[in-house]
Amino acid sequence: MDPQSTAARHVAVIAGHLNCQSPSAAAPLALAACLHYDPPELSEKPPAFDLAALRRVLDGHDLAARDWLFRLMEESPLFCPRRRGDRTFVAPDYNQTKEQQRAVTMRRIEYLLRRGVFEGWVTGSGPEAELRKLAFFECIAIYDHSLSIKLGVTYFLWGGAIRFFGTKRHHDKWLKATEDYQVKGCFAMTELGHGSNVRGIETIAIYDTNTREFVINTPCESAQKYWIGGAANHATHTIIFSQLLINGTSQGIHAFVAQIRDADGNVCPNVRIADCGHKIGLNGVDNGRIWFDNLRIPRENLLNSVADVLPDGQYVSSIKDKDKRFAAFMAPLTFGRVNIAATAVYISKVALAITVRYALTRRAFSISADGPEVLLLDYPSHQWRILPLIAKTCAMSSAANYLKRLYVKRTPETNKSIHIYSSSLKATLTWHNMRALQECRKACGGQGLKTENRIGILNCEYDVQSTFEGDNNVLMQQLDLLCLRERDLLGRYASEVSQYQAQGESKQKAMLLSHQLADELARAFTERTILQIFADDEMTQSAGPLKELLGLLRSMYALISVEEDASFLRYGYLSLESAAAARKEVMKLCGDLRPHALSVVSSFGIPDAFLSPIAFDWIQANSWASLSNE
Ligand SMILES: Cc1cc2nc3c(=O)[nH]c(=O)nc-3n(C[C@H](O)[C@H](O)[C@H](O)COP(=O)(O)OP(=O)(O)OC[C@H]3O[C@@H](n4cnc5c(N)ncnc54)[C@H](O)[C@@H]3O)c2cc1C
Repeated sequence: MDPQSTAARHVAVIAGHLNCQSPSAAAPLALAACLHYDPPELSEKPPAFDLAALRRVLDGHDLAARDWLFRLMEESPLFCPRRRGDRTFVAPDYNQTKEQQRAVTMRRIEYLLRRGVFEGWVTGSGPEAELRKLAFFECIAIYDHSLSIKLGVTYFLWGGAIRFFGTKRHHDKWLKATEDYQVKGCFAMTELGHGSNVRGIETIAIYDTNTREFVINTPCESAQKYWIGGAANHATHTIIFSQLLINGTSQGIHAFVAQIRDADGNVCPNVRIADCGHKIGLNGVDNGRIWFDNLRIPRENLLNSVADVLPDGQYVSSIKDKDKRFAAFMAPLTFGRVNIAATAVYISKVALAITVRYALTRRAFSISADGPEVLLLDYPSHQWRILPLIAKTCAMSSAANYLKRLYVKRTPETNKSIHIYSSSLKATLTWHNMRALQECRKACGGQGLKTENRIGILNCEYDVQSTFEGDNNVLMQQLDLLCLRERDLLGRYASEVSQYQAQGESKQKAMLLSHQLADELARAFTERTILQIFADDEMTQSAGPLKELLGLLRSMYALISVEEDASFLRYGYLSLESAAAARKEVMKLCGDLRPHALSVVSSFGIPDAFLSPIAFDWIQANSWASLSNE
């Protein structure tokens, strides 16, 4: 053994310990070169395909606009630029109290407002404007989830409700003021006692013919509005979802507008507001609870595109069916789901870009006596953990782009498909994101736990995505999904439901009891959909290295979906031998993808400043000299 080698030095130190020698008594260690950092670009093969072309496929739209917004954030001290080594990173300061995080979120909004980022967000229309808005949202979310949610509540939940449920009088009064952030609206749907089950909400609105006003009440504690983004500190107005009682009969849920704070920020009479408190993430958003005590609002504040109450108290609606009326009121949530699905993919990209860069420069253990330590990404187990996540993220990028295009070109005929796709993709892509964040956090070892390395904190910040705008488990139960189901699982599901019915269960109960098959069916549908959309994107490329790479990613996506889904074995779609062969094939594909890993994550469209120190010279970033920057 070379006495200067790392192994020999380790042996000498351990021998010293065994002989109870103090370090000073042991033979002095020979000086050896410390670990040093080489950018992975120097050691990896040059890209085999055009990185910009892959970025165009993955981002799908508005690349220049995205870069413009990234630059705006990088330029401003409000976005907490921090020096680490010779680089600057931007990320929120999560050490701040929730009050400080809320205040700085507001200052960031004001800065972006002054720079014109929100122009057309409420008053604009057309597919191009909507796609650009979604792109901006993704960039903002890459920086900070609180910032994007705070904006989303006002611009899309409140603004969307005014736009879709309101009519001209509401548009004239509130749309422009919302776009200019003069009116800061929130969206009070959820109650303490009813979240997923919106139909069960208990807030009551009664029309008073004498004064031509609605009187809104929180009749019991479970009816308090809960989790309302913006309500605790800043919102001036709210949409109130309430049961509408006409002559003692409920006409179902309707949306009303109420002012909840005056121009000086004081809470209005007949309204009580409390804070939801500190959360595991999203502390830049002031989620609040609201009670209404005989709050009177003018008749005109009923958002009346779907139904109206005439001055004499007569109820009129163009949609006679109560269920259809309810569905119409859920429309603004669709935008939220589209946005959440697309954002989830970008957060996976941030985590994977950091993790791959780290795994291409971090070494651990030698496999030969005096050989160099092995790069993390050269361990087959590490490849198995990370590379399929890259393939899935790329496939899901295509699916998210498809969903966005479907949404911005919506017509009454496509509304049902949009509902199905947005529900299933929101659930699947956010679950994937949580899994990717968790795996990447662990793949970076202890460094993954440092807040400044982003992955761990993103895990907390984005956990809520599986719950709000439709809980994932509940979304995956949409019965509409059954229209587009996989045939075999559908057959099994139908026969299981019939068996329960034959045993005397109601259809509703029988469907609940068959939830496992329903869940498998929904997953099968979503996975096949994603694969199909990704394959379509691949087909648009002409023959060449990029098309080959997309084919590789597609194969890996397909095989890993099979590998991870126990139902393939459970129902005999695959024999044990074929399952083993699929597993082997994924391992082979990992080997094929390994040389392209850096190139793929470099095409994710995330500027370096939005990654983290461990993605670059993590030794220099953690050096003694760098401490002065912290
Ligand atoms: C940070 C944050 C911000 C939010 N912002 C807003 C806002 O601005 N405005 C607003 O109106 N709301 C907001 N919400 C509320 C959010 O939309 C609800 O939390 C969500 O709808 C879930 O409701 P819940 O919390 O009452 O959970 P529940 O509906 O009680 O669900 C609890 C659990 O039961 C399961 N479950 C429920 N129903 C079924 C079923 N039929 N079958 C099987 N399992 C079921 C769910 O999967 C879940 O695991 C926010 C929530 C959070 C956490």
